[in-house]
Amino acid sequence: MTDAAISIRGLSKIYKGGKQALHGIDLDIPRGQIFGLLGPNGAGKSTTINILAGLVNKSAGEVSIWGFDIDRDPRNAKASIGIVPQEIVFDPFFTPRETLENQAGFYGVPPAKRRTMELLGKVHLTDKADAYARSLSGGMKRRLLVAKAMVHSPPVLVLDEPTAGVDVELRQQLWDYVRELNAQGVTIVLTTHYLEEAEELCDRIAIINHGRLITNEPTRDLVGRAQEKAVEVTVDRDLDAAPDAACFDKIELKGSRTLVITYDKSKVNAGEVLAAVQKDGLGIVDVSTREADLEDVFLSLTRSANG
Ligand SMILES: Nc1ncnc2c1ncn2[C@@H]1O[C@H](COP(=O)(O)OP(=O)(O)OP(=O)(O)O)[C@@H](O)[C@H]1O
Repeated sequence: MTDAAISIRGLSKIYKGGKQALHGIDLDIPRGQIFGLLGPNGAGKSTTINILAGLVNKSAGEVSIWGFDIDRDPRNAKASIGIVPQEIVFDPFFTPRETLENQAGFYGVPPAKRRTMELLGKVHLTDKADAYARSLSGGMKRRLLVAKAMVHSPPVLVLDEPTAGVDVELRQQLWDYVRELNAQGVTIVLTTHYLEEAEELCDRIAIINHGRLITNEPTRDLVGRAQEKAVEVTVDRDLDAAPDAACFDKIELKGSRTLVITYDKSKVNAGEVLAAVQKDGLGIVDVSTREADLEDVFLSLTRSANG
């Protein structure tokens, strides 16, 4: 028995035809978190999620969901998880209300305990309750999928690339709902290609690449590990060329008075960089720094993992 929401040990998957999508993944997803599973295309994210969903059989390893082993206790494991799939699949002739009612029936939720209209309200589809699913926009369909994944009130909700095809406003609403669920105690696992989204939402991030776990750490630490940092410095006079110094990795002159300097923060600090600008008598009028974002970390980590 484990305390993790999801516990994965030695998980491997070899598809028919020989493609090995997962190479012995070990991963614990803590309860109560918003957890991001990131990786480039083909990394093995969907394979992992499909194994959790019971849609793909693993080749080796152990997986438990909310403490229930997916092989020994598949019913409880299934009841503990809701999955929002990447692809939109609905029977086009059912309305959102019917879709949720059918799903609740499928999970054995008795009519008195069903939350159909409450869930439709949460995903802003109340006024579409009786419209045919085929008449919904892409964003509406995706929100209906989220509601559908929650009909049995699972403690873990997994969203596979949930914002693909969802416009900015609806994406925000979707995230508000995800945050609300999380505040109510639901553990959220999401895969996304939008790194800034993972950075904004997730407490913790795991990155997989080529079927291997590259890192699994608090978002804060991951972001802090980006070595490259940029500082924008405005000086007090016009320049013809950017000054040079050993501590700069790169320096560019933007306009005639703004210098964009990139440096390795594991080797020098901002004070040394600014002192190097001032050494020729230049005065500094303004300074702004740009924190490395997840994109930087992600690229450097997946690049080093590629050798
Ligand atoms: N049914 C399948 N049969 C054979 N190979 C597969 C199958 N499904 C996935 N793969 C392969 O397994 C690897 C991992 O794929 P997976 O879909 O898990 O990656 P992903 O990280 O989810 O990527 P994406 O973001 O593109 O969905 C890829 O090389 C893919 O081509």
